[in-house]
Amino acid sequence: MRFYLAPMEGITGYIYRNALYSCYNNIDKYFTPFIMPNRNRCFNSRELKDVLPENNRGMYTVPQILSNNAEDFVKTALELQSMGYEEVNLNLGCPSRTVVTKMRGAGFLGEQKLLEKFLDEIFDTLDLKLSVKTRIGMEDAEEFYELIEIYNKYPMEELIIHPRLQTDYYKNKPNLDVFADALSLSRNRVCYNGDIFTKKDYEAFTARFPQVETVMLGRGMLTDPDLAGHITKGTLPDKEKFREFHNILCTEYEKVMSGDRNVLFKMKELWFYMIHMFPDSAKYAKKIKKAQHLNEYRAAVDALFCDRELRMPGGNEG
Ligand SMILES: Cc1cc2nc3c(=O)[nH]c(=O)nc-3n(C[C@H](O)[C@H](O)[C@H](O)COP(=O)(O)O)c2cc1C
Repeated sequence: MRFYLAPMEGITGYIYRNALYSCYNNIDKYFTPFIMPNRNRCFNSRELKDVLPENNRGMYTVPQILSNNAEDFVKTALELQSMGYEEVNLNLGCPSRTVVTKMRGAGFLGEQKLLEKFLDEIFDTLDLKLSVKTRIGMEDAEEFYELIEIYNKYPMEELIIHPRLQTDYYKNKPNLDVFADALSLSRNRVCYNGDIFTKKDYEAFTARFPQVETVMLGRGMLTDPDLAGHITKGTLPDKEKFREFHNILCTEYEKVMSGDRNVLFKMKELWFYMIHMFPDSAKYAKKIKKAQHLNEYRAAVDALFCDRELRMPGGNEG
């Protein structure tokens, strides 16, 4: 099995990806959170920093672009190609209202004629690997059967499917019946994404879909950054490694962000996920959340690491 890191805006920027790579190094492709080009520019300064080659050394990084304008997409992809990237990814999954109302992300799935024209243009013009990350439709799973006909016209590097509808956001369950159809209908290689949080989830998925060779992990990795390792090797979580991962993140954010507040915001967002690695940790979570300065924050995190052992999400039984 090959494992990909899902793009997660605001979280899996280059600092996070580098920390994962240096501590665990078991991910085959690291997708960047989306870049949103416009008429005037390919990247804003944060987006540019995120894809600079010096910030992505050693990792196979795939920049993701969110756009419904073929010209903007092509311009940005060429810029990325000139930086040395071999592959870019198109976001057809973002469910957020502000994105969807502008007919981008999952919002583009509802405009199939325009989508096809867009894909025609980008596949005709570009000479680099293009992959697509898609949901199965806007409101109705039946939409997928028309979408797959469109996707089948293009030689994609791969088609990454998160089998939810735009209107699901992150609610309900991934639609595995539609995913099963996707596997038989797709001419492109398919990668699965959605709700693999534990080794058990992974085993249930592979029991049903033994033919799938690639899985993209998202929120599960925010909780357990070594999820891919635990899935494949069955090792138990390593507290010292996890602490090192945490410390690298915190130190690296401190280097590039001004003021405790911004660093704390980043770290607290992560603890929303990471806290699930520690059993019986409500009182520590509260302290971390309440910390106003980095020294208070560090004391709260130290106490948690001292007093609690890590557990495997979904159980330590492996
Ligand atoms: C905080 C957050 C930010 C996300 N940002 C992006 C993004 O920039 N691009 C994208 O394609 N998907 C984005 N996603 C969706 C994830 O890549 C992934 O498809 C989704 O979380 C389902 O996978 P999971 O169940 O393994 O988390 C985001 C998800 C979350 C929770």
